[in-house]
This record gives sequence, C-alpha cells and structure tokens, in this order.
Amino acid sequence: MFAARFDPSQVQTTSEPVKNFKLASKPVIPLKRGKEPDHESGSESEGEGGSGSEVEDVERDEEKQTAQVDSTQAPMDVDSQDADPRGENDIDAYSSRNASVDSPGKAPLSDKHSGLLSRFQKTLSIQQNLKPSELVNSEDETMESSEQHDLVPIPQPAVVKSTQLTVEAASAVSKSAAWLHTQKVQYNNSMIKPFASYKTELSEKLLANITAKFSQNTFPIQTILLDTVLPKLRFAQSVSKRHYPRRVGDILVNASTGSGKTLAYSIPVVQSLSKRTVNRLRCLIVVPTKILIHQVFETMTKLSQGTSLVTGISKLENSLRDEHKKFQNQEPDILIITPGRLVDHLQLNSFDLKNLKFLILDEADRLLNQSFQNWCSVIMNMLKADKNEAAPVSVIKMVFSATLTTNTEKLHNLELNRPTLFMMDSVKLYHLPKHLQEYNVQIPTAKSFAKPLFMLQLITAHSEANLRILIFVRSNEASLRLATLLQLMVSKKALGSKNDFQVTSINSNNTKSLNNKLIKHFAATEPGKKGLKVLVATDLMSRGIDIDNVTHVINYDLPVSSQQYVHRCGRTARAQAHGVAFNLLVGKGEQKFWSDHIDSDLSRDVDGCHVKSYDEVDTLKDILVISEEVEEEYRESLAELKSASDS
Ligand SMILES: Nc1ncnc2c1ncn2[C@@H]1O[C@H](COP(=O)(O)OP(=O)(O)OP(=O)(O)O)[C@@H](O)[C@H]1O
Repeated sequence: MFAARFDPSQVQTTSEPVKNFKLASKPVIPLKRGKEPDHESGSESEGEGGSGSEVEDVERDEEKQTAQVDSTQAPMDVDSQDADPRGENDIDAYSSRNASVDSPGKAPLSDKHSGLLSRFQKTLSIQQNLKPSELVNSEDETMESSEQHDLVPIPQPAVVKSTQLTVEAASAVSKSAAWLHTQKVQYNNSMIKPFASYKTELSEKLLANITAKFSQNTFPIQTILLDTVLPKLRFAQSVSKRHYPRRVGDILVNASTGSGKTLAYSIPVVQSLSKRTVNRLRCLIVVPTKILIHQVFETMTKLSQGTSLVTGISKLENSLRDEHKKFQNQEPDILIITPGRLVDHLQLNSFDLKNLKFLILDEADRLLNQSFQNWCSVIMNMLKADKNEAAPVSVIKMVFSATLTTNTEKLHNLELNRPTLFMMDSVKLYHLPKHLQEYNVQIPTAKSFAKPLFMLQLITAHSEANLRILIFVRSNEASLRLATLLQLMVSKKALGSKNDFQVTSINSNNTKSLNNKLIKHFAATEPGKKGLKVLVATDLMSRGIDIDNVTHVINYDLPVSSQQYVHRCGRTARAQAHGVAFNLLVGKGEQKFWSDHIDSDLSRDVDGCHVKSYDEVDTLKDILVISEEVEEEYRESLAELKSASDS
C-alpha cells in the first residue's frame, strides 16, 4: 500500500542560493603556487586523493587559520569577495594586491595618489589636535550656516550611517541569519519508498533490523532525510574521519506528529557509528521528558541489534553518583538523556564531548524553551572546549520537532553550521496528520455547567468498544477532578455507559511510577477484553508519547497555542493511522480563539481530513440534549464530588 514509486525529481528544494558567508579576509593557506585556496573542497591534496591523515592535517591547519581569523569582522558577501575584476586569483597577486592596500609605507604608490594621501593625513592630524569644544556637530553646522546667510540651505547629501554594525545590530543580524540563510528542502506526503532501495546506503544488518522491526516502507520525512543525509555522510566520512560532521552541516526538521522522526534521525546515526571500533560517546540525544527516553532507547536498541554499539540512558531515578561511575567505566556510543541531567553529568565530568559527532534535540522547541541550568550554552561551550575548536564545532546538530520554533534567538544559541531545514510543502506553520479527523463541539455559554456531561455523552455515544480516549485538561487539579466526576457519573443508572468504562487520571499528585503504570495500563491491549479506556491527562502527555491505537483525543480544555494543539492531537492518527480529535468550544470566545490562534496556523493534506462540526455525525448530533433524569443524576454527582473535595 505504500508502494508508490518515489521520484527524486519530486524533491522540491526551495533553497535560496546559500550564501557562504566568508570571513572578511581569506586565511592564506600554504598551498602550492598558482592554486586558488579552495575552502569548500578542503584542499588541493584532496583532489589528489591524499591519504586521510594528510587531508586531516591540511584540514586541521585550515580550521586553525579560520578560527584565528577574527570572526567579528563584518561578514563579506561571497560575490563581492570572489568577483575579482582583474581575474588574478593566484596567491602571489592576491598577497601583493593586499600588501599595497594594507601597508602603504611598503609598496610604491603611483604619484597621482601620494598628493591625495598626504592631504588626507594632514586633515587627520589637524582633527586630532582640535579641542572638543571646537568640534562642531554636522547638524549644528548646517543650521548655523543657513541662519547666517538667510539663503535656502543647499540640499545636503544624506548623512551616511556608520558602516560599522553596532554589536547589538551585528548579533541581531547574525541571529536572524541563523535562520534566514538556512537552505530549505520541502517534501510532501507522496514521498514514500521501500527501505530496500537503500541497500547500497545502509548496512545489511541495519536494513534487516528496519524491515523486521519497523516497516518495509519509509515515511516521507524518512525518505527525504535518508536521500539527502546518507550520501552526504558517506562522502564526508570518506574525506575526513575526524571532521566529517562539519562538511555535512546541521539538520532542522519540522515534521508532523507521528510521522516517524525518531527513526528518521536514528537510522543515519546507527549507519555512521556502526563502523567505529572503540566505544566513545559519539551521539547525544536530548529529550524533554523521561517517558521519551525509554521510547527513543527502544528504537535505538532495535536498530543497533547485532552491532557492537552501546546505547545508554540516564534515568532520573538513578543516583547521579552511580551513573557517573557507570559512564566512567564504559562510555556508551549513544546516550539518551534529559537536559538537566546532561548538565549535571558534564559538570561532574562523567564523560567528555571530544568524540561527539551527533547532537540530537528531539522535541526541540520544548527543549529550547527550557532553561535547565542554561543547558544549551553549557553544551555549546563544553563542545568547543573538549574539541578545542571555535564555532561551528564539528558536530552534526539534528533539531527535530512537529512545531519547530521559528524564534531565531533560540536557534541562534545552537550556533548552527550551514543548516538545512526539512519541512512539509505547506504554507502554514504546522502540518496535521493526514488521517486526523477533527470535530468542533460548540457548547453555548449558558450550558457550560454541563460540559463534563456533554463529554460523557460524547464518549458513550460511541458504540464500538476497544476505544482509547485521551482527554486533555489544563491542570493537574482539573485532571483529578474530571476523572473522579466521570467515575461518579458512570456509576449512576441513567448515565452509566453501555461499555466497560475505565477512567484514570495522570497528574502530578501521583508518583512518577504510578503515572508510568497508568500509561502502560492505558496503552496495553488485552486481547478479547472490550475495555473502553479513558485517560485524563495534562500536557505532560502531549509531547512525543507514542502509544499505539489512541483512537480519540478530546481537548476538554482548549490548548493555549497551536503548538500545544498539534502535539495533543498528534497522540492519535500516528504512523498514518486514522484518529479523531474533539474540541469542546464554550461560547463564541473559545470558537474565535480556536479559529484565530490555532486553526490559522495549521495546514492539512488536500486529500486528507478536514474540520467538521460534531452534529454532522448522526450518532453525535444529540450529545448536547439532556433529559431531566440525566440532569438530575448529573447534579447529584456534582454534589457528591463537592462534598468529597470538602471533606
Ligand atoms: N516507516 C514507518 N512505517 C511504519 N511505521 C513507522 C515508520 N516509521 C515510524 N513508524 C512508527 O510510527 C510511530 C510514530 O513514530 P515517532 O514516535 O518517531 O513519530 P514522531 O514523528 O516522533 O511523533 P511525535 O512528533 O509525536 O514525537 C512509531 O510507533 C513508529 O514505530
């Protein structure tokens, strides 16, 4: 069913010409006479197929020289620098030309310039001897002259702003440059192909693990990433074992929830590292929550089965000291960790980053919004120190999210190196899964007191069993209260559900282990058991959690942003499965908020699902109708809940 032929020509790259901002002056590299210093391909010995070490030495010199060149100089556009009118590109002409401009005293100037130059130097010396009071501001001077002569002032040339960027302006430019000059590669949902078509790019063992444990066919984000990154990685590793990351550049991915991002970044990592001989920390995967650690660990373990790669995790429940000893004894090749814990281990020197080749941020927008002891700058500084390199360090940063931040400030902190952004070819900020069917339930303000009852009627209107319904509320308190109320209501005669109805609540009143147990129970499928499982949760559950067969998501409380909406709804309709999301909108205010601040940021597949109103479905159109008996029992339940909470 996924066998649609993938045609590489479909890969739409909207790459603006990637301007390689070069530093103001080219570092002069000791190359053979007559050869133009070529930064892109590294060096001339590379053209002669020099041995790895020779290429690495030249590269190391090149990088040292680049690092020494003062990078605060205003970046010069490559065109002006390379467009050499006289076509003199060899190193001799280059140096004599600069000598004449940089050191006038040394090289003979033609006579016609020497007079001009001496007058300029005389003016400079007069200006230096003037007292401050004698210095006249240009505006005042213009005003005085016009008042004295009562003449119409002669039109003055515009005052030319200083060409020197102020530090703030320069950093603002560089920050927006971090994002604006990113090459963009767009893809669409038709880009699916068999994993077997990568048999020349992937090791036999890895390919077997993918097809046996995951799938025969790729998802679109995996196709575009593997097609782009694998060849780059292979070539870069063939040129330099040590510095290949810098040649590949950084990778940014904005792909919808459930689209297989974890596999998309895990495959290139396992492919690149499986040839290594000694265990060294070469890949760091940073995730925002503990639950995600286990999920990524499972994927990595399945992929690297049969290789000698060691994947480690840092568990918050383990003591830092014990983990420190464990990492000291054996450095894992791949480490999955949360940001705060990573900072703790770096400060304890549990491991160093000098061998690191991949730094992966999963749910990156969440990570970049977290301060966690300023983890981002701690890692960036530690990388530069351990690798003894200036930015950009030779590490491939892979930044993944379904709602990747466009906040250049946050991305700037990552000191991106020639980033490529992979994104859906949609005009909106975020893209929803194709088979996610959304329904809006418009509740009149006057009836808002009965919102829990409407939701119960919405749930019990579904006749089929084996539903897994995830209900999102805005707080822990609301999660506990709503779950308790639902249990009370279901125990009543009129309100009771036809199905076996289990309601649980995830909230911070529970211990972490209880929450994990409840999630496992919710996710578990007992064959033959027709349980209708309802889990009430806060947004802790909305990020990256991959639970099979969540059939419905109910936004009982509206999310506060389109990002939150995307992540909540993304718990269903995963891996191209079908899923349903209900939005309970109370009054015109919430309806307007949803359309102005959520729906306006979302794009959906043209041939996919589109938002509907609940009353377009026969079985749902009466959920807002309440009989007297039902209302009576509902009010009883509310009273019971109130007395329980008061006691
Ligand atoms: N090519 C594939 N074919 C079928 N299933 C896949 C494929 N790739 C990944 N999956 C499955 O899809 C599910 C979602 O994958 P994953 O959790 O990586 O999505 P995601 O994009 O990270 O979602 P989120 O943004 O919510 O974190 C997982 O169960 C995974 O095993």
